[in-house]
Amino acid sequence: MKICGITRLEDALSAIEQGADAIGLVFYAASPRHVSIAQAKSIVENLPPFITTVGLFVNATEAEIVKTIEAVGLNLIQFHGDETPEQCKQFALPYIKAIRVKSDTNLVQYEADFEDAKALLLDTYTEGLVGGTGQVFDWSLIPKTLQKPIILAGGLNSHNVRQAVEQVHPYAVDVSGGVEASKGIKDAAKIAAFIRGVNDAVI
Ligand SMILES: O=C(O)c1ccccc1N[C@@H]1O[C@H](COP(=O)(O)O)[C@@H](O)[C@H]1O
Repeated sequence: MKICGITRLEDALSAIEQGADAIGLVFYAASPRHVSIAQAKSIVENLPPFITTVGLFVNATEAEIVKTIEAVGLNLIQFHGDETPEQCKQFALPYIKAIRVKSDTNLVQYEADFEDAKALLLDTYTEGLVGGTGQVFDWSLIPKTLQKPIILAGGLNSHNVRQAVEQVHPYAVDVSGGVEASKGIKDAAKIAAFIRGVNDAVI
């Protein structure tokens, strides 16, 4: 499970203590959860071992991504914009590709196009917005035949995550807004309830 939009070391440590496998750092200037390279570096340097650090980018330049991954010590890139497969695979790190799902999204085609991706992260399509909207999409739009690991995202919280896991059987879940006290600030009690929801799922 990944807790995304971390801006403070204390939130990262609290999420990890409660069982998070990965933390997400948002390098997208328009996001209220945006972190600077220096902020991200100081969080990553103080994490315990065996935690995956994921850098989230939205249509960033190659130079921006290279500079960030070299400076921060990330493990994985999350592309959350309109990046092409060629753009995604040109970096030294493995990547996951976010797909914003709506009724006519062809996930089978995306899976073929992004064959190098370690996983597809499925988020909700919302007109004019790129992600992190807190909106849920219709999980029945996910074909059961997908072969790649699926990371389910989009409006998850402690109230719906159990049903999400039981219905979709994702490889992992990702949450940002659903475990916040305010934009960019996590709520330890909400993280705990979210993780209980995941662990309670019967699959
Ligand atoms: O978190 C953001 O601000 C953000 C900005 C731009 C693109 C993606 C963003 N977050 C990612 O969106 C999904 C769903 O988030 P939520 O749980 O609905 O708030 C998740 O992968 C976040 O990492």
